[in-house]
Amino acid sequence: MSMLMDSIGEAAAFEPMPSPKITIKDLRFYYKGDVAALKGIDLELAEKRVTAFIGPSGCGKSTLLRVLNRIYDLYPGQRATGEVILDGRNILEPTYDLTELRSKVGMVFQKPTPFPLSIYENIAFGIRLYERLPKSEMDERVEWALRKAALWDEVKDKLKQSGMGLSGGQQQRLCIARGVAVKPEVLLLDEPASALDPISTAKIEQLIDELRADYTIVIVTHNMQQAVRVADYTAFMYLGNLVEFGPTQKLFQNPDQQQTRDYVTGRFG
Ligand SMILES: Nc1ncnc2c1ncn2[C@@H]1O[C@H](COP(=O)(O)OP(=O)(O)OP(=O)(O)O)[C@@H](O)[C@H]1O
Repeated sequence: MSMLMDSIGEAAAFEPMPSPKITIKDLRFYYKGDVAALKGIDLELAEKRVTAFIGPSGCGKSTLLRVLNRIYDLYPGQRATGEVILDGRNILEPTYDLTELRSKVGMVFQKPTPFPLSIYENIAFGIRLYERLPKSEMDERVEWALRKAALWDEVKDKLKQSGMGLSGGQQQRLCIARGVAVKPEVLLLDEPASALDPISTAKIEQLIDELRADYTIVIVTHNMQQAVRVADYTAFMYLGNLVEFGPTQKLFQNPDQQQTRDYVTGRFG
């Protein structure tokens, strides 16, 4: 474990926490009624760093991620209280423009979800929701996004073919390309590699490593080794609470809480 951490965790362990891109204050979330799935979360997500959410099944990792782009708004009855401040503004305010939010905060889901469209259109479709680009600029943007997602070389000769015809790993990179194509500032990844083979997983992790220079990335993962490999900071959650947050290396090697220690050493969960 320690060798794995040399490259990633080390920098974060010694740097002062960079300024937060997102500040979460006393966040509570309810799927229905008064049962809270998140019970008062306070957390800062550092700008242009990777933060991982870890914890046993049902602890609220995906719920917390889904609040960050208000995707829960699509489901009547679900509600959040508290504050999620992105660049100085609380995104939970009903007046916050959702189109603007979704252009700033992109999301990639656990299962690859390409549209039943060509590879090119999978990317262009999302861009058109926010921008009108002339054809030549659209072509450039599509290529740029596919290159960012390390997929260009594999698909450049078949852009008109269906995105559904790609392998699972390629589909997931296509979804990441779709996510970055609109140039968001924050990228939310919900277990992006859990449905993938080890080689595709390694490609996704390498991609995250490259994207960290330009984006604030938040990743939910079940895989603790993955958190160690990709995340500068890690948040450990349990039963809707944030138990501990810190530089990944510290959280895994020298956590403050016994509960964290038990989890990261595999004693429960
Ligand atoms: N659609 C829903 N309706 C009602 N309760 C839900 C819904 N989705 C999740 N929950 C509940 O909210 C809590 C947190 O779930 P969440 O999916 O965020 O956990 P998680 O940590 O992401 O779990 P996993 O690792 O299994 O994906 C759980 O108690 C879960 O049962």
